[in-house]
Amino acid sequence: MMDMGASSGLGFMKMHGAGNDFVVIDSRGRGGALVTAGLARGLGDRHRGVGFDQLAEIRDQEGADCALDFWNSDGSRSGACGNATRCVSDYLMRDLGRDEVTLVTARGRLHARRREDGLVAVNMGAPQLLWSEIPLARAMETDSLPLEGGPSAVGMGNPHCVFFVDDAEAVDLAGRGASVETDPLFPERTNVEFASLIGPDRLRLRVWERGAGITLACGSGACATAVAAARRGLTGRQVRLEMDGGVLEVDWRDEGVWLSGPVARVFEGHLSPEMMALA
Ligand SMILES: N[C@@H](CCC[C@H](N)C(=O)O)C(=O)O
Repeated sequence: MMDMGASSGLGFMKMHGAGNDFVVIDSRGRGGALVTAGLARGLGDRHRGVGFDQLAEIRDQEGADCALDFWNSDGSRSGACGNATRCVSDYLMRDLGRDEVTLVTARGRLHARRREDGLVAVNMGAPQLLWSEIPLARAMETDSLPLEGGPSAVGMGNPHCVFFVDDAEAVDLAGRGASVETDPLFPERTNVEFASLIGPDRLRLRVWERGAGITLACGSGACATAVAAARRGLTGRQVRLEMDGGVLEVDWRDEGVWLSGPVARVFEGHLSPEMMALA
């Protein structure tokens, strides 16, 4: 179990899944949640804090191995984070000496397991198909993006707007991502995906995350993209998604969308009293 070092400040771990990076705080046994929007923003600052795409806080939960909350680096909350769920599952499985765990998130109860090849897999649940083809062409009509009927909106416990384009490398990810994230079509903002087909079951995927900007990978984004691709008949239901930080695998089954990939633990530390004062 993580050394919470009560005398030397609150402990944390830095982890990542295919380069999607996280600070993990284990608040079990501390009487409830400790993280606030101010602490998340302060810690998320890559110059003055630790830096992360998301912060995951582990809490006690009766009837499950833990509860899990997610914060973006801008201090906003997210209902789902596939890669952080996989990272925390790896930490819990090692801690408990098991190969399976159950976590409760805003999304509901999620089951995770270690595969024989060492990858960590989580069932992210059923996708919510919000719109299959959004009339977002109006928001994008001034540029040359081939929209092919408009993007797909898919909920995985958080919102995703997925564009299929000929060449994901050619997209101005920062410019397009930021403008779609805040389009009035999405009152709670949205994560934004640009995907190109590179094989019958292979997609190149670049992601602009709500509340975090460009990230090297995004688990729920990979799930949303795979679901949208299968719905459009571009791929089957088992897809490899090649992202800037590595490869994620998605398998859309009757019982839910399974997300698999690598996880890594990077370092542990303790927060200073100055940082804790932001909470
Ligand atoms: N990196 C995540 C998704 C993070 C949540 C997102 N930025 C939001 O606000 O919904 C993943 O691996 O799923």
